[in-house]
Amino acid sequence: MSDLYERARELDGADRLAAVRDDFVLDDVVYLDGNSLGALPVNVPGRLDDVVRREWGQLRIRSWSESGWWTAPERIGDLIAPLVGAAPGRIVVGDSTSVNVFKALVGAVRLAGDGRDEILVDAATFPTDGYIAASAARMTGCTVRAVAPGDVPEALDSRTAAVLLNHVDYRTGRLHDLPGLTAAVRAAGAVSVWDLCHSAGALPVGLDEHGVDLAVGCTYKFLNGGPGSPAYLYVRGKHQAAFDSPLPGWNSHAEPFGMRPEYEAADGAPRGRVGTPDILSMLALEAALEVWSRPDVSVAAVRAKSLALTDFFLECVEAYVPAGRVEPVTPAAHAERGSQVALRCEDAGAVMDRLIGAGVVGDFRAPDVLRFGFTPLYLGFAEVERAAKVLAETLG
Ligand SMILES: Cc1ncc(COP(=O)(O)O)c(C=O)c1O
Ligand SMILES: Nc1c(O)cccc1C(=O)C[C@H](N)C(=O)O
Repeated sequence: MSDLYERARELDGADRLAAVRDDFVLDDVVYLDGNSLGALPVNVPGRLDDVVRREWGQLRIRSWSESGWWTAPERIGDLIAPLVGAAPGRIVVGDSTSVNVFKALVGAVRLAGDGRDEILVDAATFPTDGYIAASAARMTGCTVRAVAPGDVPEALDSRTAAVLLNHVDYRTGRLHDLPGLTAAVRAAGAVSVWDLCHSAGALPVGLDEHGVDLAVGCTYKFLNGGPGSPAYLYVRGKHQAAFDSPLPGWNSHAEPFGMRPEYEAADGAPRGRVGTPDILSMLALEAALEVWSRPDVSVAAVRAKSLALTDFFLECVEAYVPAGRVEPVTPAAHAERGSQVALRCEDAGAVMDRLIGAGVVGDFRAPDVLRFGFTPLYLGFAEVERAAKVLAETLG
């Protein structure tokens, strides 16, 4: 047995999150794609069965009040809040990330006020954010400029209305400096909007602490909410009363069942709602979030294990994979690393197909990246060692 295999066994033995794996449905596959779709929590099927058969099947319409369906978007927002450093009452769950990017960005431009007509967007952004930003700009009379996150401080000026950034880059796994960039945006009088898809549930975010204005994120990656589970919108406390949603559906009305022709926005987080929530997905997410109430689970413990897993993977890759065959593009510095490792590789698409065939699931991101996501709640060090060994054999 190799030294790394022995080390993996020791690390697994000392891992205080090791028992959490039993809360998820897993098999022999080494699943390194939780940054695209998190694994199924074991309690979700039973909860959904009850929602469908009893709450929908028997209680029917009564469930909107008696089963707490109507208030689920805010209630589940309050479960996500501590994971991203937000006080209760700041987050509402619903719609897709794309839709929430639209609400947040148009809302941000409206908050910025007259005379500011430029939106800065992360030049390497996940595509949907860029597409939505272009449309939000056309609608608000702004122009869009693509800027690398590190160059944002120099790009800010008195024209900047809003700045849309990704906390962790989906392709490279680079963690951007949320506190520093948020402070720079604020100092320039502009409004910050952060996309937390690849950081929430994997590392501390500190939305309230760092003065973030608005944020969005999905729940199907590190929060394990399931395919297409609803996203969320965060609005800073001091902006809640002025937040002017571009999608003021009836669910965001101060008195939705008043059915009045005039619109009057609700106070607080519900102002970010639009239409009828997707209850089945939403309640699956609520069950998935229960894992965070275990006494052994915390964002700090998850972050510590995430860094240990990614460090160990990089070490195993270095030891097993022939020199020069892959090039890590995820930063080595912990302060700049999310919960994934991206390796540049010439024939990455074909390599990933072979890896998946060999029982190690990551994903390929064009043009040349092998992407491996590490979910500390259910991954072990022996699996990480095995993944690196199989990668080396696959690259052979
Ligand atoms: C950073 C980022 N933003 C947005 C999205 C897309 O969100 P949605 O499909 O929920 O609109 C993704 C992934 O799909 C993502 O990685
Ligand atoms: N949302 C996805 C989907 O509906 C199908 C396949 C993949 C996804 C993803 O989440 C992709 C992911 N955001 C990424 O970082 O590449």
